Order: sequence, then C-alpha cells, then structure tokens
Amino acid sequence: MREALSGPQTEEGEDTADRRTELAGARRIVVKVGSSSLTTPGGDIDRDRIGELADVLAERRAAGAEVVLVSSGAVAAGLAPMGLPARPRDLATQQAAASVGQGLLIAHYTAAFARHGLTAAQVLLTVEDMIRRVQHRNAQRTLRRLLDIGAMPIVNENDTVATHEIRFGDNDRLAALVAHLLRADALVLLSDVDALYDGNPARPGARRIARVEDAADLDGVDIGSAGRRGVGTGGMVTKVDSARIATEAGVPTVLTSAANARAALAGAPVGTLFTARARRRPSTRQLWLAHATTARGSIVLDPGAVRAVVGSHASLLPAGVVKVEGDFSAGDPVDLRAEDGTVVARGLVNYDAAEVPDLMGRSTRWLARELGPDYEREIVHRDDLVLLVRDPERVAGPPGRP
Ligand SMILES: Nc1ncnc2c1ncn2[C@@H]1O[C@H](COP(=O)(O)OP(=O)(O)O)[C@@H](O)[C@H]1O
Ligand SMILES: N[C@@H](CCC(=O)OP(=O)(O)O)C(=O)O
Repeated sequence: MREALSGPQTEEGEDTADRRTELAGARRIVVKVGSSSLTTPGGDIDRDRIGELADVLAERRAAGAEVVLVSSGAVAAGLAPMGLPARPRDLATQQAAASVGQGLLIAHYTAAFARHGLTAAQVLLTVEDMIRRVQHRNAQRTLRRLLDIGAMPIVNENDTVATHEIRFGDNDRLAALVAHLLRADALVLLSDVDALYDGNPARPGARRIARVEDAADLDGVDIGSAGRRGVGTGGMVTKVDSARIATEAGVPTVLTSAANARAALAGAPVGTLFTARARRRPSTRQLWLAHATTARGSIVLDPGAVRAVVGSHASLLPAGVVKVEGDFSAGDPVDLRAEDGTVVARGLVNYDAAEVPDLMGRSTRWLARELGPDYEREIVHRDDLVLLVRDPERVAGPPGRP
C-alpha cells in the first residue's frame, strides 16, 4: 500500500508540500455539502451547521470570490415533518420528502445568508440540464447572472422530477459538473468525515490520504459506498467519482468535513486534495457519460471494431459486434468491451438489447437492404461515445489481427 500521507510531514503529521494555493487563491468556488453534515444525530436539520457554513461562505464572498453552494439535505429535512423515522426506500416517497424538505432547507439558508446581507437563490437541476445544450446554456447563464448580482446560488438536484434512469442520485457528481459548467477554480466537498481514508475511517489504524494525483494513488484503497448514518446516499464512492470528474476538467478538489470548511477554503492542508489534471477540457456530456452514468449492459466488440472506435474514434457499426449482454433499451448507456472484457468506451446505444443479436456481424448495407433504411443507423454514434482507454493495440492487438 502506498504511503497514505504524501510529501514532507511536519511534527503534527501535516503535509507541507500542499500549499494549496489553488484553494486559497480561487476566484470561483463550488462548495458541496452532504446530508450527513446537515443533520443532527437525531435526524433534525442542524441549524448551527447551516449558520456556520453561511458564515464561512459569506466571508469568502466578502473577500471577492464567487461561491456556489451545492447542498443536499432535502430528503433528510423532509423526514421529520412527514413523520418518517428513516430515509424511505421507494423513489416516490423520497421525492415527496424532498419537496417538503427542500423548502425548509432553503428557508434556513435564506435566513442564515441574510444575516450577512446576502440573498440566497434556489437552483434545482437535473442531469438533463447538464447534458442537453439548450438547458446547459440556460443553467450556465442563470448561475452566472446570480453571481453577477451578488446572490448566493444554492443548487440541489430537482428530486421531484428526476427519475431512476436520469437522476444523479447524489449531489457529489452534480457538484463536479456544476464546477465544470462554471469553469470554477476549485471544488470543495464537505462531508461528515474529514478526509478520504485508506479504508473505513471507523476502523482503528485507518490512514488519511492527503493527496491524490492519479487513479493509481487509489489502488488498494477501500472506498465504501454507504455512509455511517444512513442519511447520505453515495458514501465515498460518489465523492471520489466527483473528484475524478472535476480534476479531469481541470478543477482541483478538496474533500474534507464541514467542520473544516474554513480551513479548506483558506488553503490549509486539511482533508484530501485531488490535484487537477491539465488535459483537454472535456465536454460536460463526455464527463457525464464517463462518470455519472451506470451502464445498463455491455456490447462486445471484435478487435477491428476496437481499433476503429478507440483508434479512429469511429461510430460502432453492427459488423463489429460479437456479443451483447444485459437488458437495455435504445438511449441507455452501455459499456463497449473488448473480447478480453476490458471496457474501452461507454456510449448511448441506438437499439434495444433484444434487437442486437439479429444485427451483429452484418454490414450496414446488408441491413439497410434486408431490413429497411431505419437499420442503417450505428449501434452507437461517435458523438454519443466517450473513450475509456487510449491505446487500441493494448486491448485489440496490432492491426492485422482479425
Ligand atoms: N475510504 C473511506 N474514507 C472515508 N470515508 C469513507 C470511506 N469509505 C466509506 N466512507 C464513509 O463515507 C461517508 C460519507 O458519505 P455520505 O454519508 O454519503 O456523505 P454525505 O452525506 O456527506 O454525502 C463517511 O461517513 C464514511 O463513513
Ligand atoms: N437531492 C438529495 C441529495 C441526495 C444526496 O446526494 O445526498 P448526499 O449523499 O448527502 O450528498 C437531497 O437533497 O436529499
């Protein structure tokens, strides 16, 4: 296992290599706070925590930075008024609780920010708003205008209209997409745990990971999918996904506890810093496809198709498909796999799973002649594809192999 605390350490065990100037100097910051940080152990909304958070964000605003808050907590805030002892399992009751709770949550924030002379503005978004060009632009324009007029945008997922298929299910990834949308300088994820640990933080001996520079730094790290208290939804998995999305889009990300918010924003070496990776800025759609979707099935490609899709960024045609797995419908996200099982890309498929066996291995011309022009369409169009490996030869072998 890698050294959990990287860089030279002070006597206190802090990481002095992390100056965190990217945080201290950030002009535009997205801060996400999770349900677990906003609720008391008894399940009520923690007004003190909301007040403290508003103090910290207002300070940063007063210092000239633009701040967008992404806040969970609507479902949690709706439980007590609805007489529910715990987070309900079914989607409709969760959505009902969210509609009750969101208003209460915003009322608390409105009062807390008003003490600093700031106007809170509720912004409810769905994944559609992030990936469809018109909605994307609208969301971007509204958020920018809110920042221009000095308001404090408070974003949450639009829980009442989001469905299982399209909902993020967590605000961690939404926050990363918002950071990308706004070209933020930094993303801060606040939870009830002060950092990413190399295993369950409740376990004695678990070690804080101070810095993550690439995926290899997470090898061997046990990233749990459920929080301790059952109010949060994604556990560490979605936070690490969020950090991956943001850093790929060039946005450095700090993960720490809400209690550390002030220190994190000041650039102190608290929590876990995920450093930004300076690469070509991906589209929001690509980020969403790669990180925020769950594949509904897989399509297995022959080596020639792997080379075409990965090497030439071509659309996937029926001729290159050898197998189909899972029960997906047209429009669903699917994994494209090489024959050795490696996932080489993810894309939105144009056919139902049941249709593919009759098409695979056939040329587009044959399909159009035998089945009609509707069957000329690709299995996955290149615009609906995101590549997950770069070197086709690693998985497909050199050209010449069938
Ligand atoms: N490797 C890990 N390091 C830190 N925390 C972890 C890890 N694996 C699982 N967790 C859990 O993830 C929880 C945070 O996730 P969650 O409850 O969804 O938070 P939030 O409501 O802030 O989104 C922590 O309370 C912790 O118990
Ligand atoms: N939109 C939901 C968010 C659920 C969610 O992502 O929760 P969390 O894991 O606490 O960030 C709510 O407000 O309850």
